[in-house]
Amino acid sequence: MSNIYFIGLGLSKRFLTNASIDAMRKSDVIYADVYTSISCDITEDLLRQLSGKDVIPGNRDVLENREKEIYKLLDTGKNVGVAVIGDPMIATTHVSLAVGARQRGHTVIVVPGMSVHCYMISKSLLSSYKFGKSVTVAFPALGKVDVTPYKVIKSNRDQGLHTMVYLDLKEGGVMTADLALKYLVQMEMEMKQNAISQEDLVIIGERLGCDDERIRSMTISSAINEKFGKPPHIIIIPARNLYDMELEGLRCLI
Ligand SMILES: C[S@@+](CC[C@H](N)C(=O)[O-])C[C@H]1O[C@@H](n2cnc3c(N)ncnc32)[C@H](O)[C@@H]1O
Repeated sequence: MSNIYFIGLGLSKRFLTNASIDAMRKSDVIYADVYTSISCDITEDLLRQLSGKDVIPGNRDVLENREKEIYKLLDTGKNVGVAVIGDPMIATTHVSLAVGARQRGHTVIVVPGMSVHCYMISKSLLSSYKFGKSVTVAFPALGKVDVTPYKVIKSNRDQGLHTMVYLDLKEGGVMTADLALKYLVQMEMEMKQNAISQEDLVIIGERLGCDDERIRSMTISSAINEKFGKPPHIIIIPARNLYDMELEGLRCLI
């Protein structure tokens, strides 16, 4: 029986924990998840230096479609680490690998990391109790824009809840906050359910956890015309019934 460690690396070098470094050192082989998130300064080389172990770049194909390769390592007595930017189980797809390993009799150990989800809630000063379902704005597929984010925002807003909006990451393409907001405005034009208005406030986080991070609150119309810094970016679409203290909190953002 071997161990499979799901290791949260946090958003950047300074959020690496002793627990995450220990887990990497206990692994014989480390797969670095290089497709569910990106960091400004955590690289495969850094993971190699910190762990002294083999680090294999794990894309969607390796970690989701070729799980057998990982089970085989576990079955031959190797401990495997899956190192993930942020938290390994928040807004990622690693549960099926954990379940598969457990079903084969291996031990699943999750090492939480500082997630962009918690980081953004904390930095926004909004009430953490008022977050509804999260959603991702995806690049159009075959020219069609997926309106799921619009429906989720509408449903959250109907219940007085905020929405955390992740932005699509694709090989060779990272969605920016201004583009995602343009898609949401386009969805409003199609769906006409008053879930999004150009005058609505949004909170935008850029490069969180990095030296050049910014968290700003502005209207959707100004955000669409804004030039944002390098990705990754994330957006909160707040509820329309903000508490007075939340409104005051937003004024504290730079
Ligand atoms: C699918 S989520 C994965 C979250 C990760 N598992 C975690 O716990 O942090 C990835 C998305 O979160 C956002 N994101 C991740 N890191 C970020 C950062 N440092 N600054 C701003 N947005 C970030 C981007 O929209 C990115 O496409």
